[in-house]
Amino acid sequence: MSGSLAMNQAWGLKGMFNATTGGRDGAPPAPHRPHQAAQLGAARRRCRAIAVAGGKGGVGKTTVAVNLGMTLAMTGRDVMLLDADMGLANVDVLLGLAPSRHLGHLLDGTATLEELVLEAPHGLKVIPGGSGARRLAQLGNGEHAAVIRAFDELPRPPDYLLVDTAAGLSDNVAMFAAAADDVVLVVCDEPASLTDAYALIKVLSRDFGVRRFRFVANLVRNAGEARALHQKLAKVSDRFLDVVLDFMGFVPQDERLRQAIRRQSAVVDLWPAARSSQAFKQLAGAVDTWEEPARAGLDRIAFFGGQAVPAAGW
Ligand SMILES: Nc1ncnc2c1ncn2[C@@H]1O[C@H](COP(=O)(O)OP(=O)(O)OP(=O)(O)O)[C@@H](O)[C@H]1O
Repeated sequence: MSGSLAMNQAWGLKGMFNATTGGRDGAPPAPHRPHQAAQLGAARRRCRAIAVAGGKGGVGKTTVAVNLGMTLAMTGRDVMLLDADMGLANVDVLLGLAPSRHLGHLLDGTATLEELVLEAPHGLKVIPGGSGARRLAQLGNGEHAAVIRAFDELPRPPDYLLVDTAAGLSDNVAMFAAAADDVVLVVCDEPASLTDAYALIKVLSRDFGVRRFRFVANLVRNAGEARALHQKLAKVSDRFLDVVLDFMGFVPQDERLRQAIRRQSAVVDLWPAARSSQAFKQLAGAVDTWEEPARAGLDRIAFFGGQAVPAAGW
């Protein structure tokens, strides 16, 4: 398998905000169509879990998770967003929600998953992390997979479960990434962001068996920066020969998005025509065409479960 970055041909100026689909293997993937499967009566036994990670803090992981999730919800998908950022769990604050219970109650067994769910606009369902997200630090091997499995076991599993993970590379991020079907890496055009993304890919692929990563380039100021950033990502990609790296698309730096955050809302809800909202629409379109996942993660987590993330060497 080559190490090049799977990309839209027209990724340049014209395609600056074009999301891309498919891996680098060439063959077009069979699209993932949750609702079609439901309509056909096919048994949907589980959700598609997408871990959103980023390495460096402040690159817009939570912003991407919230807006991508809400955009998918706006297109009729059943979406849950788990706030698993044990550093700074603030999805509820971002969306102006007021949780009385949070993830910690689930982990302690004092609340069921259903009891934690908060409704955000457009039917997006949020499982708040709150102070309970810190409890994630106590989870052991395999327990992250069990958290994801709890969503599979809901009477009606969502089409998509987005897991907003913490900044940095902790066992927690690694375990959620390994247990999920997909790993979305949010990056921006800063050396530390690219170095951290490189480190994440290295450790997650080497020690946790993650074989595919999907980049979202956030905070892009102009087409020139987009082009440069893509070239840098392609260079990162060249260094991983046995890992599939897809490029999902760009999200522009957008004042509207900042204003929405100040109003405790998602930009895609307040200003669907904003530049960033359009970008999230394209990203959501890409997600909906991903091929069916193998959920290797649940087995993989058992297989790689004995390993901790090495503190040195990345
Ligand atoms: N596309 C964008 N346009 C403008 N501002 C943005 C954009 N994306 C993110 N931001 C700004 O960056 C800030 C940090 O974003 P966010 O909280 O999503 O980052 P994060 O990676 O989740 O951070 P953490 O490291 O705390 O988990 C936001 O509050 C917002 O002001």
